[in-house]
This record gives sequence, C-alpha cells and structure tokens, in this order.
Amino acid sequence: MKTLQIKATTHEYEVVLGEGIRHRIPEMLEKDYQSILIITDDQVSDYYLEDVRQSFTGGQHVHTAVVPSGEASKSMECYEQLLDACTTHQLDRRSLIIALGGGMIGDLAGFTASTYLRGIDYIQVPTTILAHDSSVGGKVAINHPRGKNLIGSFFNPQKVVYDLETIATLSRKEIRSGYGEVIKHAFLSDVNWLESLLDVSLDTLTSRQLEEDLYRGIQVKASIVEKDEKEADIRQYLNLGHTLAHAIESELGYGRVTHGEAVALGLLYALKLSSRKSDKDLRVNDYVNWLRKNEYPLDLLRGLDAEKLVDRMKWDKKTIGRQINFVLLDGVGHPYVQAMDDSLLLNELKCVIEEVGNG
Ligand SMILES: NC(=O)c1ccc[n+]([C@@H]2O[C@H](COP(=O)([O-])OP(=O)(O)OC[C@H]3O[C@@H](n4cnc5c(N)ncnc54)[C@H](O)[C@@H]3O)[C@@H](O)[C@H]2O)c1
Ligand SMILES: O=C(O)C(=O)C[C@@H](O)[C@H](O)[C@H](O)COP(=O)(O)O
Ligand SMILES: [Zn+2]
Repeated sequence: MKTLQIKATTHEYEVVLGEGIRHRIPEMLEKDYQSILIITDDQVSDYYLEDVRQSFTGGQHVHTAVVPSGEASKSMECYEQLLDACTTHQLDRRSLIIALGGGMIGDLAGFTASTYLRGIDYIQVPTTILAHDSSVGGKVAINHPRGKNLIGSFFNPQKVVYDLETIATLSRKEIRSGYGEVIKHAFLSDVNWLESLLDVSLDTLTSRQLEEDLYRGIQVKASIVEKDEKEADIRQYLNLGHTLAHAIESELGYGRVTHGEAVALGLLYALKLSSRKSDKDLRVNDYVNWLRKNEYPLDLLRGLDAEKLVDRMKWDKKTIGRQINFVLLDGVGHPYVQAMDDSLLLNELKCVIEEVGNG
C-alpha cells in the first residue's frame, strides 16, 4: 500500500493506493459515520458496489444511488435525482457520500456532496486510470450543454481510496482514455518520464508500470493543487490540452468521445501551437506516432468544424472577456499560459484537422 498526503486549505487528506482496499473502507475512515450513501454508475455497480457495501458491518445505514454510466449523467437531471436521494435517506451533516467510480461519478457525487446541506463529507473511490487525476484536487462539477463542468465547486474529499485491483476490468478504450491524462502529467513535468511513456504500447502495459505512472501522475497533480487550489495561477497548467478537448466533447455531445481521448487530441493541438512559439523539442512527431500506435481516434478530427470549435473554446473557464487563454509548453516540463488570437487558433486547428485527421 502506498499513500500520499494532500494539503488542502480546509483540511489534509490522504490518497491511499493498494490492492483490494475497497473491502477495507470503514477502517480507513477517520470519523464514525452512521449514514452513508454510495453513489455509483450502473456499470461499476455490477463489479464493485456489493464489495463496498458489504465492507460496512458495523450497523451503519448504507444506502445506494445508481446513475446510468457515461458522461451524459454529469447532468442537472442526475444531480437533482441525487439530491432527492440525499433527502429521501435523510442524510445529515454527519453523513458520508462515497463516490464509487470513474471521474464522471467523482465529479457528480462530489458536486452533490459539496452542495447538499451546503456541504457534507465525501470520499473518492476511483475505479478508472483517468480518475488518478479527477479524484485528487477537489474540482467537482456537472456539465452544461454549452460547456464542460460549467456548474461546479472546489470541494475536497476526506480521503481517496484507490483500489488498483479495479483497474483490471477496464476496457481497452478506457485504458487509452486514462493515459490521455497520464501523458499530460508527463508533458507537464518530466522529459524522461515522457520518453519512457512514448515507448509504451498500452496493450502490453505491465501492472508495475501502470502503478508507477498513476503514482507519478498523482504526485504532479498534488504538487500543483497544493500551491494553487482554486486555480488563480499555476493550477491552470493542469488544463493542458483541455481547451480543445472540452470544445470537442461538448460539440460532439457528451459521451461521444471519452474525456481522456479528447485530451489526447487537445494535447496534440497544444503542442503544435507551442511549437510555433518555442524552438524547444516537444517530441511532437513521437507523440503523433504514439497516438497512432495506441489507436487514439485521430479520425474524429476529420468531421469537426474548426470555426465551431473556436466558438466553443470561448466557454473554457480560462477565457476572460472572450479572450481565449491557452496552456502552452516552452519545452517539456515548462508550461505557461498565453492569450491567443482567434485567427491563430483557427488556422492551426485547420492545419491539425487537415494533417492528422486525414492521415
Ligand atoms: N475533477 C477533476 O479534476 C477531473 C479531472 C479529469 C477528468 N475529470 C472528469 O472525469 C470524467 C471522466 O472520467 P472517466 O474517464 O473515469 O469516465 P467515467 O467515470 O465515465 O468512466 C468511464 C467508463 O468506464 C466504466 N468504468 C469505470 N470504472 C470501471 C471499472 N473499474 N471496470 C469497468 N468499467 C469501469 C464506467 O461505467 C464508464 O462507462 C469527465 O467527466 C471529466 O471531465 C475531472
Ligand atoms: O484539476 C484541474 O485543475 C484540471 O484541469 C484537471 C483536468 O484534467 C480536469 O479535466 C478538470 O476537470 C478540468 O477542469 P475545468 O476547470 O477546465 O473544467
Ligand atoms: Zn481532464
């Protein structure tokens, strides 16, 4: 078992990584909760809901709420249903919400916890690779048709219980999606790590490498959110690749592309834009080869309208007064934020769609 301590402004919390620890959640809790609501989706529930529920043997009232799996559930409708569930089960300020699932559930259940009774405790129990990112740092949200995560808050969990055994049931597509955020963390932090990742084929990933990558990704995320929890400054770097990714997700309709695959495409665009402004080697060609080797959906770009995507980017949370601000790299491990002209964004996007989408 490995642990990391995260210092948030409201409290410190632990991220625990280990095998089989979903069976041991009660002993990891620091408070004695009498009412618990486990929120999960209808795919994760088939695998892991009973394990978590049955771990509570101390007579607590353990309730469950299951939403449909997929990004479309990060919605006002599901949020309202979950608030209803909180009231039906009369959760109070000494109750606990358990977010059991990937980033969709983490964001949705975390947002519910952050607003019900103006905030009750919750823990993250991530079950995807991608959720090494989403379960840490306290960003919780639901989507709006105009843009991703437009309704949300910063609200940190009491604990993150990351049972690495759960990764075993992920599909190939979800492994690929998770590595979109893993490689983002590498681009943000360390050229040696990036180079080792670029050699990896996700089909032959060893569990040892996966665990190391998850741990390193969480370290990168933790080191940034501890310094700038509410994204006044350097937390914006964690948005590398996301300005385009979120535009693609909302343009296609939530759930048509996975978040991590969209981030992987957005990263490519961010690298191309960065290369226009820096002569540092950003390993762009190696990255394109890595995307192709691992079957990221580059062809998705082909059907997209560059003008519409630039319009969508205006809903990025870094946009101020319709000025789009972009996370770029001046070399691997050296992110910065730059205000960008719409015309430059549009031209480069057309080039990427032409070059990569058709290639
Ligand atoms: N809050 C943050 O800081 C942050 C960071 C990154 C991403 N996100 C958000 O996270 C979401 C994406 O998360 P995700 O990629 O985990 O998606 P997800 O939660 O939708 O999970 C992906 C799919 O995998 C299934 N699944 C989950 N765990 C499984 C398991 N162990 N075995 C088999 N199937 C499993 C789910 O049912 C779903 O169909 C997006 O909404 C994104 O915006 C938030
Ligand atoms: O934690 C952050 O900060 C991030 O930007 C991490 C991203 O991977 C994540 O997708 C996040 O939800 C995006 O935040 P948003 O503020 O752009 O919605
Ligand atoms: Zn993300």
